[in-house]
Amino acid sequence: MSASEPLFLGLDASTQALKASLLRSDLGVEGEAEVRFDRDLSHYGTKGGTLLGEEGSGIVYSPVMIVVEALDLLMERIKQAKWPVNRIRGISAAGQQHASVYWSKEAKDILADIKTDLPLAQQFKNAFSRNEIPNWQDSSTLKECAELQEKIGGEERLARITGSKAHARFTGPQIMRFRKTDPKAYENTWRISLVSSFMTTILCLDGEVKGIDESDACGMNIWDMSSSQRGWSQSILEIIAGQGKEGGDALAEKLGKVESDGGRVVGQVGNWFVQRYGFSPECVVCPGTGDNPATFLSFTLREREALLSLGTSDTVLVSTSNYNPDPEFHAFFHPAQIVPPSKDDPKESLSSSLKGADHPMRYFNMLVYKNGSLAREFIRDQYFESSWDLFNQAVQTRRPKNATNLPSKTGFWWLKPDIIPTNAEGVFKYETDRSKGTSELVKEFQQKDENAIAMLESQFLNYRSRSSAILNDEKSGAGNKSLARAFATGGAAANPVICEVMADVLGCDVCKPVDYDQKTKAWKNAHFNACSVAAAYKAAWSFSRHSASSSKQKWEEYDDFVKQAAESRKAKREQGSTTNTLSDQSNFKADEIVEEGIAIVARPDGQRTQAYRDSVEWWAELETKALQQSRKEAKNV
Ligand SMILES: Nc1ncnc2c1ncn2[C@@H]1O[C@H](COP(=O)(O)OP(=O)(O)O)[C@@H](O)[C@H]1O
Ligand SMILES: O=C(CO)[C@@H](O)[C@H](O)COP(=O)(O)O
Repeated sequence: MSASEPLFLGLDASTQALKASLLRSDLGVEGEAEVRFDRDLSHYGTKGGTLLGEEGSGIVYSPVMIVVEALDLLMERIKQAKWPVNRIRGISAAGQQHASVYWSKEAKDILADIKTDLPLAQQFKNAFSRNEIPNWQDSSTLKECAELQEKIGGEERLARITGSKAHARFTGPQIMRFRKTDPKAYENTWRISLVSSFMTTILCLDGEVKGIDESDACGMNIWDMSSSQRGWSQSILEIIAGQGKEGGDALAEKLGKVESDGGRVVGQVGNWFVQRYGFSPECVVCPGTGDNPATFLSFTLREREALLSLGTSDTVLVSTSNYNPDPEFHAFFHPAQIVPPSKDDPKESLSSSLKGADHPMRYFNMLVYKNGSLAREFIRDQYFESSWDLFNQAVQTRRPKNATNLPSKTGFWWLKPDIIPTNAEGVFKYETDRSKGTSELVKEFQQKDENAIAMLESQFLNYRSRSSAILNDEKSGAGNKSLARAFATGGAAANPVICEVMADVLGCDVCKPVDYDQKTKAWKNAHFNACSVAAAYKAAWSFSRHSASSSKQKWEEYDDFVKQAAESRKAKREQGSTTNTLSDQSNFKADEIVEEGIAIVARPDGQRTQAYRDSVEWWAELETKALQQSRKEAKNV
């Protein structure tokens, strides 16, 4: 890398940590740093990055100052690591979705007068009208969700307008509850940000609260995605805040404008970063987005491709060119789409006008499961001495042997009330006698080591059947389209056996990012944080468009930009090698590298995939039974 090459920084303000990735202009990863909340800022007393309200209240939150203090600490760590921050030309942030930050009226003056000789935490103490950021795991707003849905005309209608039915963690119901429970603090709220736009504001520190990114706005239950004049839905604003000047209109002002071009430059990095840490004043900042939309940008997904992010929660992100809202999942605008100026009015762009009804829009659909790693860890700890190796061994011995060897045991581990199916709670295991066609609810499987395979199959059959429903654009899941390829990220994607079961059940290749090691001339698994890496991709795309000389470059599509960067990495790699680059020491064989930096880590076994294809209906029927059982038990409590 040349000493003058521009660099790009991506931040990820997630539930448990603030992470940073530093990238070159060819989008190769140079370094990573992080601040883990529980470990590094233990004086806040968080567990898993959050604090809980009173028992039974469903309240889950994080202290707003933890994020500010984490940024102070992250900057110190970056300084200690001697990152050449003066070469950073673009920054962008990602933040946990739905979570909101409430600025006080004093914040206006604080933001306008940041002292470069003091840490941010010392200056932001009075900047908030609410000390808490409601976390995505919060479920304290069920009443507000019911009220919102009832007043708007049902869950289908709300999903049609905003891309999702009412969800406890979504910002709209959260604001509604805050206004009710603490009207004074609500009144003292100058502006409301999402974590992503809060981060963007802090990166610029130019006196302005930066606009909310449109893809992230889709996770609020307030943004009207359905009409050509996208905007805050007036009727929803009024349900949340009441009618008139002090109600819906005032809330619209608190929420502010929305950035529909995720690559627009919204400011320069703040003087605080320049004076205190040596950033260049030329470094641009583009809108931050939600952690899932950002992670979605770490690959350029084509039709029928999905990203499975197996972190604390599991999320399945499916790229689509249709607006496909459904109460079972979420619809979002693609986080990096641009609408070039129209021929009639070449100066106008969507970023200022929010128009573009005649331009094909891009979307993605998202499925979210609370009981992802949480449930896998539970099985590992309960039956396999907390060892992933023992867990994996059991899976290997219990996988179907051939196409007729259909699974006969499955289960549902809803340890926390889940999002899909809504509020499903409890653990339910079933054994099926295939010869009789009967299934029985059991307390425990005959062989305890069957739990691991039963759980993985159940999770992936779930993702298979619901992603097919998205692809086939109908609720029943009927239709014959299934995923063509899946990309895996997140902690559990490091487990090769989990990836193999995923490939068998989904019936498609599973891919992951890989890095080329010039020393050993081999492709290795890449262990970077997809979310902050993709935030840096977005910053680089923004900078490239911002500094472009031709109009064509200014409107360069995100996917083209990322693919070009991959080409440039490939050219560098090929120049750096004289002989066979994929030597015998490779972790991956040549035919497993499907694109520059992307390898197939698991291929489906035809026989097993057949067995799973024939099991989808069986599994779905048992899920319905388990859900009925869960509702019955909840009533009896
Ligand atoms: N070898 C493994 N097999 C299965 N799961 C794993 C393995 N290693 C880590 N994990 C899971 O990854 C999870 C953390 O993933 P991560 O993507 O870092 O989460 P987040 O971004 O939500 O903080 C942990 O909960 C852990 O259970
Ligand atoms: O609520 C959702 C998505 O709707 C969660 O996926 C959060 O966005 C998770 O954030 P992290 O746990 O990755 O910080």
